[in-house]
Amino acid sequence: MLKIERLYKSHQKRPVLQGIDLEIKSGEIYGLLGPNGAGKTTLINIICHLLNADQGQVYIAGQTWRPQHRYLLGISPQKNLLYQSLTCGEHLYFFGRIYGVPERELPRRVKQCLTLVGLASRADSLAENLSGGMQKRLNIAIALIHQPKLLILDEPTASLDIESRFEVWQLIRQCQQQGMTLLLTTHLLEEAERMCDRIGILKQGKLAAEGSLPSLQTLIQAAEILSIQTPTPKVAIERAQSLGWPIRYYHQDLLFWVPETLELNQIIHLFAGISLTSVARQPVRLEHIYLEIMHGDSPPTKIPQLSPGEG
Ligand SMILES: Nc1ncnc2c1ncn2[C@@H]1O[C@H](COP(=O)(O)OP(=O)(O)OP(=O)(O)O)[C@@H](O)[C@H]1O
Repeated sequence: MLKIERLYKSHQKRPVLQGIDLEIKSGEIYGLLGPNGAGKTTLINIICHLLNADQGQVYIAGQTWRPQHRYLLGISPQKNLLYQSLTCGEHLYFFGRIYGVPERELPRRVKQCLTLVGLASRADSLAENLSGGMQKRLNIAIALIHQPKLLILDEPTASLDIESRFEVWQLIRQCQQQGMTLLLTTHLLEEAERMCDRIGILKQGKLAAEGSLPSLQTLIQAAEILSIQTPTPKVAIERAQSLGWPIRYYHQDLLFWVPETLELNQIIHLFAGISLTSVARQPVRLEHIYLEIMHGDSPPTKIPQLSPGEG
């Protein structure tokens, strides 16, 4: 559905995208992750032809950009673009006409889109009277009015409460079930884990890793992750080192990559003589993969120094 080849883009001589290759298959949900400023929105803007790339190619449905591709793409931008004094229905009529939806088709399409996003009963409500979650869903309905094949959602659930987030997630699934391909950006790793068939992680303008969650999990050579709280981290780290376990210390979280699944009593036995406040075993999650890609084995927080009386 979408193919990007060797894409480069600089903003004011500052490289933002540095050779992106990416392919999104028809019917899949692809999640793009990366820290603030990684270039996610820039990439979306290039796909939508709102920005020109310095180099590289974007193919939509196998073709380089053509004006009719506008009708294949639907975009819901990061910031909702709504007219506060228009109702939900008026928004959809307005954007439907901009996209050239035939006038006789419009009433049915508007109703269909409002129903899909759960706003059928709010057709006559002004945008300014909608909650944040409803405004986001209206924005997605606008992106759907011309029945796009590829729906692009830039941070669709940013700043939404958990209930609204679930509603948007359900809506994304419904769009996929209706045959759409979806590209979404997010900072919520849980969202990417739950929703995306494949995930790409942008780092310093490059796609540092890409794949399904199970394939990304193979980047971490661990059967599980052990998170430990202890008043004597240095000693616990020395013990893990003696066991040959890779160690990560992210902010206040001390993590060990455990190469095999152990019983809790085996773990406690291995840490015998060390005071442990808590021990938590976790499967390898996207959070661990993301942190590893961003920081590798030079973690953002230094491994603690030996405290007096420790060791
Ligand atoms: N029009 C512009 N002119 C100059 N610099 C820009 C412009 N648009 C974006 N940038 C810069 O390009 C970089 C990438 O921005 P972009 O918005 O694509 O990142 P992002 O990954 O979407 O970030 P966020 O997660 O915060 O939305 C940033 O450093 C940003 O300041």
